Amino acid sequence: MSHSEPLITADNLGLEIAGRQLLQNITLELQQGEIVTVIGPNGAGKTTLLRLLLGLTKATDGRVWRRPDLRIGYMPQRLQIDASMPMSVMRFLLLGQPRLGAAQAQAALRRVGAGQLADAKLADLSGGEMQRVLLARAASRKPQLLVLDEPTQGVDVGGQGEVYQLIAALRDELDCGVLLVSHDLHLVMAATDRVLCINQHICCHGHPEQVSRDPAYLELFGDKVAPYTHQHNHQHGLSGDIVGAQRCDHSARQPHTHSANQDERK
Ligand SMILES: Nc1ncnc2c1ncn2[C@@H]1O[C@H](COP(=O)(O)OP(=O)(O)OP(=O)(O)O)[C@@H](O)[C@H]1O
Repeated sequence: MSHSEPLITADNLGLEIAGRQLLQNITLELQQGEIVTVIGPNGAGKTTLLRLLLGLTKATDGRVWRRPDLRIGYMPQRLQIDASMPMSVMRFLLLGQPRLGAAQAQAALRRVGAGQLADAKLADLSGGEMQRVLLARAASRKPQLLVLDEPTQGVDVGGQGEVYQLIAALRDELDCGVLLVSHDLHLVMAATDRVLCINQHICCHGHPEQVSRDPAYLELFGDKVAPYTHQHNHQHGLSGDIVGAQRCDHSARQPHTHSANQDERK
């Protein structure tokens, strides 16, 4: 299989539910071996975008293409099962993964520094331990694409950088693509090849340093030191909705391709 074929391509994706435009004009490409981080404020549509890309929600506009038989490891933002169920971590890892053996599950736990948690009850885990277990589960089937929704939720500040280093190491080991959602660009910068900053639409995208200086990013994340120069002709309300009739046109700025990114990756 050619490495230049993307894992996922999204072309002008949009989603409208009950007359509300949750996402529009999202175009992106994700290659094998690449870490792409989606950032944006609460309600920006980050989780919704992941769900569209995974095929869990159907777009009302545009197209998603996934490499045929793509093996995906998905770490959702919220656990779908009741964490208070009397279930061990090992049982949780094996749940719904008939091809995964106990030895593989144990190895996946060890890999994320959670080997000692195999017999622990899910309900007893701390927030940070739970995130590691979810990461182990997502990585256990040796995915070609890891999709991680806020992987450091509940992890203390000191441990957050460690989790991102772990994700970068997993990318190297599995040679997989990684699509992750984060609130904090500065935290993920070192472990990210490309950033997509969204708020219903793509506000800006590119290499992390580039995005961190982009006025559209600074506007969203409130860096008051930087001068405001972006031609943003609308504002976003608290819920993230676009306030005012006009929209800014980011469609001319297309995400660049992986070959350039890979070359530039340190
Ligand atoms: N099935 C749905 N029906 C209607 N509205 C929805 C649906 N799914 C999501 N939304 C709305 O879409 C918006 C985006 O939600 P989403 O969870 O994608 O945001 P997010 O960027 O991941 O937010 P957060 O950072 O808070 O996790 C929210 O206002 C949410 O209420």
